[in-house]
Amino acid sequence: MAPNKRVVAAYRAMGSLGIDESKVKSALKKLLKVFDKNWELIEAENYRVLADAIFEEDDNTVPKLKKKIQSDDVHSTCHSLPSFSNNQEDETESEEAQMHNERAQPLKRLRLRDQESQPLHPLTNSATSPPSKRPKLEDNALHQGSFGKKPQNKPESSDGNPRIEAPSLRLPDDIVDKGKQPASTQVLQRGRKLTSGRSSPSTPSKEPTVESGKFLLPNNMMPRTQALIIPKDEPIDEVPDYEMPIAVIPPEPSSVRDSSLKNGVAGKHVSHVTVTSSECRDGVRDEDASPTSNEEATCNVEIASSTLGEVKLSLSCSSALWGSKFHMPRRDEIIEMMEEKCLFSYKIADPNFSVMKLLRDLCDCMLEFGNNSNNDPEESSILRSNVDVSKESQEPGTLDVVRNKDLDMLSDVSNGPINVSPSAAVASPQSFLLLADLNGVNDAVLDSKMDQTTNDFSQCNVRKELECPISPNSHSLVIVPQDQLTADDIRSFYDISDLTKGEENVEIPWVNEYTNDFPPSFNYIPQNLVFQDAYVNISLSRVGSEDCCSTCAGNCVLSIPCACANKTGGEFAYGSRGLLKEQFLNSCIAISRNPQKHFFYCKNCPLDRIKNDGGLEPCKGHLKRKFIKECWSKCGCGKHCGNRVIQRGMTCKLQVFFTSEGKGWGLRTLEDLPKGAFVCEFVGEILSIKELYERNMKCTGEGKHTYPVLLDANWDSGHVNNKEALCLDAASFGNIARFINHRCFDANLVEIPVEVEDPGHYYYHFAFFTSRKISAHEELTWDYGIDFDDHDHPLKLFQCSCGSKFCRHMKRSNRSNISASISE
Ligand SMILES: C[S@@+](CC[C@H](N)C(=O)[O-])C[C@H]1O[C@@H](n2cnc3c(N)ncnc32)[C@H](O)[C@@H]1O
Repeated sequence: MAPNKRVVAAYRAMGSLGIDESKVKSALKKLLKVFDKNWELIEAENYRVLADAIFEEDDNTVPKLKKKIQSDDVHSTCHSLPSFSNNQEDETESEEAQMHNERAQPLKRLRLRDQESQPLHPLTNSATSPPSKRPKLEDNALHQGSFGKKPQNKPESSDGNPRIEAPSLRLPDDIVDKGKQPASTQVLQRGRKLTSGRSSPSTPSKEPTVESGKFLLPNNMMPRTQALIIPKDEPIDEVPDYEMPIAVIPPEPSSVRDSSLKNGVAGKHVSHVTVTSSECRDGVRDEDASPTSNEEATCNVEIASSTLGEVKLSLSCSSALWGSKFHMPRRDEIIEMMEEKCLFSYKIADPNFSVMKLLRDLCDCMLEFGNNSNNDPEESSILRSNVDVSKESQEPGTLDVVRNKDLDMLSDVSNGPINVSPSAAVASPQSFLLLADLNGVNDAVLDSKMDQTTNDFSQCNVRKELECPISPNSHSLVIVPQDQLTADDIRSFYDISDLTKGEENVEIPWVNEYTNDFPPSFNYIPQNLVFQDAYVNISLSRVGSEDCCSTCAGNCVLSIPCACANKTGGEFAYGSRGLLKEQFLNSCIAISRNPQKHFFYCKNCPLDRIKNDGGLEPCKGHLKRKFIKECWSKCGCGKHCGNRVIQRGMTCKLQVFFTSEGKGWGLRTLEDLPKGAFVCEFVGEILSIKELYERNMKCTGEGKHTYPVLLDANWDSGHVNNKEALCLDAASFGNIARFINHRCFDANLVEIPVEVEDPGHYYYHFAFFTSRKISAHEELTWDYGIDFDDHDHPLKLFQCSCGSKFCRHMKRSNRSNISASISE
């Protein structure tokens, strides 16, 4: 009887996974019965079900199975093949017989020859197939000991199971792009410890475990083929016992090069040394220290250092030991407690001592030591090694130390990174720019917080990396030849902790949790600046006595309303706490939300005039807005007067971030904001409408633009000449408001014109106030007032993804869909 091709193929597939032939038959037989001989099901996903069944049998009925296989082996030699029969049993028997036959043939193992080109293991899970708990092994090198030596004996696990010999599989270069990535074997080691039921404590494993005091193999000593792959959506708490070098394997350089930074910049990787908490006390490696497994599971200190001069310290705690009330402590709390510990436990009484300084010194030592040793000449060309101590973003609670010698930033923002400038200035060739990940540990911890069902922080960490191998939050440090960076990139890098470049009262950091893009480059200006032709007539002589309160003193808001309150109906727009009064604010919101009711139409619209089309089109209308009038230089009050809010500048803690909804960058608050609070002004170049028109003509379509703001609130006052018809353009020069995205109708900011210097309202400030309470981390939005139906709009309109249920663009799409379906 000719061998059943399907049986042969099944054997081959299992053989290629290193599964012993003796195990295949029994499982295959069972499956044929269970699946009623439906080979498709068995063959699906490269015999995944079969492999799983074999593993199951291995786990549950090893002795029994062993016996059975042995007896089958004996039996098979004298088994006579049954004749063809329609009887199902017989058919099964027949196939069984073929199995025996097939097994008897010299089955040449393919060793995944044809799978080498496939990045995925044949057992890789998919949503449709039965889940396998077993992580997949990809590499026979896993059996090799440290430094790539193959162990002499085939090791047995403590439960007596024969080890599964993993076939040789070289990882394709693009493996990381397929959702997999080399993972820390340390994690696996921990994972195994957590599956306590699998190995008997009385039969200690012979394999090398991650003992305390053992340094791990630096990644650059790991042959590439020794990587262990964990499918991203598989739990990693049940790991077969494999003898393997324990090392943290960072992503392959190719993965970084392929997809991380713009400009196709080549990446370099750090070598990691991972030690458990008890080992790294005082930075001394203690070979003999043997913390309990509990300790190992509890805390972990990772020191990542590259041969290129970066040092990164990560402290992590296992979530397995978190109580139900666990909360991530604040950075300050940890530091404070640590300093107390240093004082009382270690008797460090020096008033100059601080934990931050200690961490900084650690980096200094690394740098000093590194620079004194005979290192690769490439190392000496390192320009930067950033020290970014204790970054606190949305999820405070970790310390992240990365050193950069050349960044001379000294700042302390409660919601941003604390950058500690190094004590020693380093003169080095300016040939490289090191981009250090400033987020890594925080985000890993964030991830572990979110996933408390997994018992180990590192698991989450690894999973995070697997999900997004090129995540900006990965541990990678990337050396970028400076000549490959654009000036914009370099500028953005410098501005990482403060996009305002120190121009505002507050620092405004940026973060990109999704891509490797930098924020767009622009010149930060805290106040509007005239570009060229715009006529901004700011002169004291224009401010009449009715426009100022020269006799006031102190804080006008606390006294009886002065002349400056006249323009807001005899009452100040601001209350005593600096917030807009409810009534005033509500009427401004109403105007923004129902603009049609408040439109005026100019007889001779500047917008139409500049088009040089002879004013063929009538004015499309401008919004008549309510003004806030602030006290100014001619007033008698002081700078701290309650009626000078926007002129004192921004005070909110804000952050520029990359949005997840395809809106590009956005602005969010890092603190709760009350209703009626001033957030920021829209600042840009002051252009005449004519200049704007000319700019728009030059920069057609996809050009660099933000939506300019028309200062058209007084265009109903009579004839407004071209140079007095103004607008603000923040595309090249602007402030943080250029990042505020649009939201239809129910935006959380409302824009209000503010008169400060110009009582004529040709020029005024365009300020954003909160239209409601806003919670920390909410994106700030305002309604650009865009008419998505306006096909004449000078700028290319975007596809709105504001998410508002009142979205005008969505309505428009719906409308077109509806009309399309009607016309069909
Ligand atoms: C003033 S900028 C805002 C900042 C901008 N997101 C960025 O990345 O620089 C306006 C641009 O942001 C994008 N944008 C703003 N609001 C949006 C929305 N609701 N949906 C989609 N894109 C939006 C559009 O590309 C628009 O041209």
